[in-house]
Amino acid sequence: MSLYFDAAAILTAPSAGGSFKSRIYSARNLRASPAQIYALITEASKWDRVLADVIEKADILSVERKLTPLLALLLVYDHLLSKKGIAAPAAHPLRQAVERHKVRLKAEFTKARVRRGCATVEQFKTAVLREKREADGTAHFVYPRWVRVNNIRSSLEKQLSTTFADYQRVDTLAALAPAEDERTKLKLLYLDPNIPDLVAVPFGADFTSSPAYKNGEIILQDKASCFPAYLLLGDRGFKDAWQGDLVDGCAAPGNKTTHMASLLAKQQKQKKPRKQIFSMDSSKVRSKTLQKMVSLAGADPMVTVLQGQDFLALDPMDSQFEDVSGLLLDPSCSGSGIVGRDDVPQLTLPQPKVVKSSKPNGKKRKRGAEDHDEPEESSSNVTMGQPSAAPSDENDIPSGTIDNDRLTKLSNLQARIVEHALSFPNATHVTYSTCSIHLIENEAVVARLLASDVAKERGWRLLRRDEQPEGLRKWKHRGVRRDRDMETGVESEESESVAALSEVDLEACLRCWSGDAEGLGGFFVAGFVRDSEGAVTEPAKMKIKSDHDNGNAEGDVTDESNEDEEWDGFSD
Ligand SMILES: C[S@@+](CC[C@H](N)C(=O)[O-])C[C@H]1O[C@@H](n2cnc3c(N)ncnc32)[C@H](O)[C@@H]1O
Repeated sequence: MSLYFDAAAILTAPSAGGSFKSRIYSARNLRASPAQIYALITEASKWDRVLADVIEKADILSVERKLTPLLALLLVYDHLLSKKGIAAPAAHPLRQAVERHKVRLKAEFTKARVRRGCATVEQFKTAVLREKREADGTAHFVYPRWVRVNNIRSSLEKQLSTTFADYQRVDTLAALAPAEDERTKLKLLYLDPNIPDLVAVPFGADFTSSPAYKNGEIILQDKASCFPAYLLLGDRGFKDAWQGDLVDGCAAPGNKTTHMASLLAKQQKQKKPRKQIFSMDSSKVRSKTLQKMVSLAGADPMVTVLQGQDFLALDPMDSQFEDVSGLLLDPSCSGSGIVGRDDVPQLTLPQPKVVKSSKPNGKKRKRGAEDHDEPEESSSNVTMGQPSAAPSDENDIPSGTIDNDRLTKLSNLQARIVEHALSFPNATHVTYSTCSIHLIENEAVVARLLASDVAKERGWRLLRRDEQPEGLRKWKHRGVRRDRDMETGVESEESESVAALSEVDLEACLRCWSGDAEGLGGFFVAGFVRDSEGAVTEPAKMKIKSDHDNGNAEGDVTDESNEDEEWDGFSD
């Protein structure tokens, strides 16, 4: 069974470059043989669309809670297409989870073959490969490799004349997608128009051996992930540089913390850096990566890392936070916006159904109990042993069925975390972001926050589009009132939740979607600002204090907090 877990770990691991094959062969901590893992992934990826469809139609993910979409795809590939079947003992629960549905799976697979007019599996394979090649023609240009220049150690100008000296500038993202045979040879570079110091290069570019990457002069960070720090710190210059302290409350592996530090360094070019950012993560394991990232980026003089610190347990009234004026919150989320990356085969995964039922058989899913042999939260770092976090490291791919109960729990926790941020007495700017596409985790959380007591009492509102930093003002994808139908890209009239936000507030929210020409996954960010700066009003102060004393920032989610400990979303 380790074969499937190892393959899943490889596919979800940080991807800082190198050929896919060499990364498998150089990976540590694998139990199965690299040759077997490589064969499984490459063969399964040829059939991904068909298998995803078969798994969805057989509807096994909503009953087999131990199966993640990725594990299901790999196991069903071996079950249906490899001579020896699933490489695990017959009694293994995951093997049984697939084989219990062998009749449905076989029937759906046969239907898929017949639909394509194929008499044999060989013919079917040829047809499937042709379909995949056609689909790939568009898939590749959409996902370039994004590279952010770190102003603490370098500058865009310096990198353009060193690391990217022999790169040819192109005017569009689409131009980064040359024909398949040229893809890895051409050195093309696109300067991003929305985020300062961000460039895109073809997805196969490898920086692992470049001095700039090893020294932390460049950081591999997705474009969408750069929105929050830029929205918070804006286009300030030397004269109006950010003055107060900053908090990154959910910070590991550290991309947004180091981005904040880079923006500060640029604004304060001449000044001696001072400790200005408190950066924390409740996970001790992930905090170690955070600390490594901060050091690699040269941000130690600016960042205090609070390892294993729960943001909700910070006392906003503590004197060490009295100068905190900006907070960035990027809490755990469903990860539903995450897409595959770079030279790792792009797998189309079966979509878990969003179901209404909450607790199958009355049992709750427990991490560490039921899931003891799933890849560990941190396995992606451990497996590849990269010196810094890569884009795919910020979150994991969704596992299991994302049902409405889970989304509700996540959104409660997200709202609690941001509400806590709004209660810092001298805070004037807060950003909230997720890599989820679900309205309930995004616009609906924002609407709840705007309606909260602390927001009303302290005068928090959204940072309007016309007030946003120039690059983000130009960004055209804005908040939605209803969940989108992902196939048509249109807001669904059937969507159960409707965001109670004004048109101006929807315009203030920024969205990214996968599958369009922007080259990003799904992402959401909104900025909160406070007009009435200064001291907290007395009633608000008392409310904040009593909430804190009760260990609760929002009354109606008290009961959720224990449950949140059991399953708190995708976070690496
Ligand atoms: C989406 S990830 C953050 C990614 C990070 N902002 C970056 O850009 O690299 C969410 C993180 O929040 C952490 N987290 C969740 N709840 C938390 C809490 N109450 N306090 C502190 N950290 C928390 C998780 O451990 C996880 O590492």
